[in-house]
Amino acid sequence: MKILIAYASLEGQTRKIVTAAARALQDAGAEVQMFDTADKAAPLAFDTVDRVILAAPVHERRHPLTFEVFIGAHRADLQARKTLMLSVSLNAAFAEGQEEARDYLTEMEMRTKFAADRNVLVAGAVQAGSYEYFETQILRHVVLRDLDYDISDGPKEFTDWDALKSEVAAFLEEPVAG
Ligand SMILES: Cc1cc2nc3c(=O)[nH]c(=O)nc-3n(C[C@H](O)[C@H](O)[C@H](O)COP(=O)(O)O)c2cc1C
Repeated sequence: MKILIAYASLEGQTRKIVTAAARALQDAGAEVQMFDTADKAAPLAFDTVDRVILAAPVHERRHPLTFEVFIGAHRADLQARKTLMLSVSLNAAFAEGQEEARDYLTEMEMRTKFAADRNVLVAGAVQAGSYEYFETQILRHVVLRDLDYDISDGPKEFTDWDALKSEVAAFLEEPVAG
């Protein structure tokens, strides 16, 4: 089975997540093609693709524009295949952030007029120390405001790698029909 992983990543955590997903798929015998939606020059053919994993982070309540444009441009190709969406955010790391993390996805579905067959809210990472002043302020006062983590605690990876691999395996094992 050939799986296309189309992703965006602004700071590297989603790239790390799709790299782990690709390894898990390859270990299970699948063929994987990676496509960075920011790389508009790269060739992309859907003909031989059986299933698609979409993955993108949330920055200021939205998934990257290049990613939404990719979905809009390939909506018919995506609808014709089984799809899994990995939405990466910090809210996904906290019980009290689940509703907001789900809202980011719903808003993207409304804008792109596309909803994946399966959706997983994946916890991202805080790269404290590498942010500009503006980014630090957004994280501290907007994103992490009501969440149980302070950016001055330093960098932290919230991603649950075992849970991610289980989700990817479940997607691969879904029956072809239905
Ligand atoms: C400037 C900025 C804005 C962010 N906005 C949000 C947000 O609105 N909601 C959220 O849950 N996470 C937010 N995050 C957290 C990112 O989703 C998280 O750091 C993720 O791991 C980034 O993935 P990437 O490294 O692939 O870009 C934000 C991060 C930054 C730096």
